[in-house]
Amino acid sequence: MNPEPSRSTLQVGGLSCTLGANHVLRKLSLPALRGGQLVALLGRNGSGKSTLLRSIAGLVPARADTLMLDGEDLRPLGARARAAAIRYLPQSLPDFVHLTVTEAVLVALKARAAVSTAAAMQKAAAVLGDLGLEHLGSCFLDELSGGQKQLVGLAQALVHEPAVLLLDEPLASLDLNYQHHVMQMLSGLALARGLLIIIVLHDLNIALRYANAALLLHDGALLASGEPPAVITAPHLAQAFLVRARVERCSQGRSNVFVDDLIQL
Ligand SMILES: Nc1ncnc2c1ncn2[C@@H]1O[C@H](COP(=O)(O)OP(=O)(O)OP(=O)(O)O)[C@@H](O)[C@H]1O
Repeated sequence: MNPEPSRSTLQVGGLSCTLGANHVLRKLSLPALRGGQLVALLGRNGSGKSTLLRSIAGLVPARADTLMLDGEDLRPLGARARAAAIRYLPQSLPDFVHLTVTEAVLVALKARAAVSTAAAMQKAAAVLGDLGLEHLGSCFLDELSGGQKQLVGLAQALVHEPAVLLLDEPLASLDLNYQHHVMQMLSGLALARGLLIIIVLHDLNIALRYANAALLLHDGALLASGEPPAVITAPHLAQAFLVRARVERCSQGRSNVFVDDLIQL
């Protein structure tokens, strides 16, 4: 029998972040998040989702009463030190240089870890296999589609085997098949490796189907948290997204959101 993977705990309390003149996050506290969870981070445009992920990764100046991973205070650590355990995949990736897919994953791994070339090749091949990208290994990055590039970014984050993975809309440019493929893979990885994944999603039906926890942001504060069906409810959707919606079970027993109308203020 495989040993139980070790599970990290991330604690966030009283987190505030001001960018320019915008008070983006206001004393935000989250329930303790554990390894093994696939957490959907939800909220309308501008509600503070990316800023929350970037604050945890140490990429924006933020103040917090508590910001801890496994009892270690993250606040004194800069982004580089936090990156040993916490990987952040941004919404849009920087322009890639002229490398093949395999080289890009190897470069990402070797930039951070002292690892032999043989071991690095093995890790890169495994992660590309997990993502169904093995056929693209020798393609150059500048020959890939937007969605394929996004997947390479995900491979670069995964190859580090972090304790916490922060994903900012990784499904945004993926086709229907790849959206479900990636979510199945992430849900399997969270469970098998005890990885904590926080993923920004705009597709609430994907969140209902794959996430085992959800955080709903509204104006830089937490409006609701818990199991996705307890968070994705008609009253919460009305408040957070200004839509009149129903959440109904389909013939397969899965919950789906149907939007009937917009709420005019
Ligand atoms: N560098 C910045 N300077 C000033 N304000 C900023 C900066 N970056 C973000 N903001 C503001 O912070 C707020 C939250 O932005 P953020 O990107 O965190 O939202 P989001 O929920 O991720 O949105 P989306 O779903 O559109 O990606 C927005 O009002 C945005 O204009």
